Amino acid sequence: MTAARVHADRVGWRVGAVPILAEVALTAAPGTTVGLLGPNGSGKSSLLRLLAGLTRPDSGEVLLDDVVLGTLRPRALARRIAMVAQQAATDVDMSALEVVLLGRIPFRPRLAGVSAPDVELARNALAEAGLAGFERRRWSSLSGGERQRVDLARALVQEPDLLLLDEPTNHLDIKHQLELLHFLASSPTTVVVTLHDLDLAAQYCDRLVLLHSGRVVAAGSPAEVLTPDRIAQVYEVRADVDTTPDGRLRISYGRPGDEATAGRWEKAVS
Ligand SMILES: Nc1ncnc2c1ncn2[C@@H]1O[C@H](COP(=O)(O)OP(=O)(O)OP(=O)(O)O)[C@@H](O)[C@H]1O
Repeated sequence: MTAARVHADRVGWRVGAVPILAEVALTAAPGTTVGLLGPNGSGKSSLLRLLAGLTRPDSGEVLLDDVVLGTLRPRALARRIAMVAQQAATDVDMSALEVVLLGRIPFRPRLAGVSAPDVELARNALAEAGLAGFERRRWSSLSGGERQRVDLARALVQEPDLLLLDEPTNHLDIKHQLELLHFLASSPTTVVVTLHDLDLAAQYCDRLVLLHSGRVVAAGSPAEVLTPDRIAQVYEVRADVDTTPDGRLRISYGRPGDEATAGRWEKAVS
């Protein structure tokens, strides 16, 4: 895999008259892992779709290595950008291997069949996703977490320069969450990933971008973005942010009604 730089330059996107994203700036340097954070409905999936070229911004533009995304043809885009969406289709009647092989379509000459190297790539990607031996399993028979990992393998066989993932950990048990995030963080490709778990985002992402109501409210290192006051303002929860001896952020949350942190929280959200 190689790595691209992706840059959203003050992008805006609306549905009818309703602004969903406004003046959003985001840069992911080649090879870095950028975590996209924000509460439900803050615009994370919408922004990922703009970065993938699946939706065109109404204002601003997205650049992939300084080329405006909208000028690239779909096949060229599919050769460079892979996206793992939040809800993969549930009604397909294909084997796991066939689903993964979909990722090779952009590289195949038109009308050509599946090649032996493609099958080899697909098998390796399944193994990399921890699903060796699942090649013949029907998609419909897979658990939510297994589907999520097949979908990741489908993205990996695209050998993308930019990998976009929308809550890729939401069906995964903790072992597979940690393995996936470690894999993304050590991957040479550029990654933009939406996450709800702030602790894991802080541990594995080089930079974070925090969205609130379709706008970027903070961007920078995990320590710069994840301050207790900002977590309180954006997520409306009380949080303590500590640094462990090995320099990692650790976030713990106050329970509603918890006296110890209530005063500070009320001050932060008021
Ligand atoms: N096609 C659409 N038509 C109307 N509203 C939309 C459309 N797409 C997104 N929205 C709205 O835009 C807002 C942002 O949605 P989006 O899915 O980007 O949020 P999100 O941050 O990914 O949320 P979540 O954490 O719940 O997945 C939401 O209020 C959503 O209802």
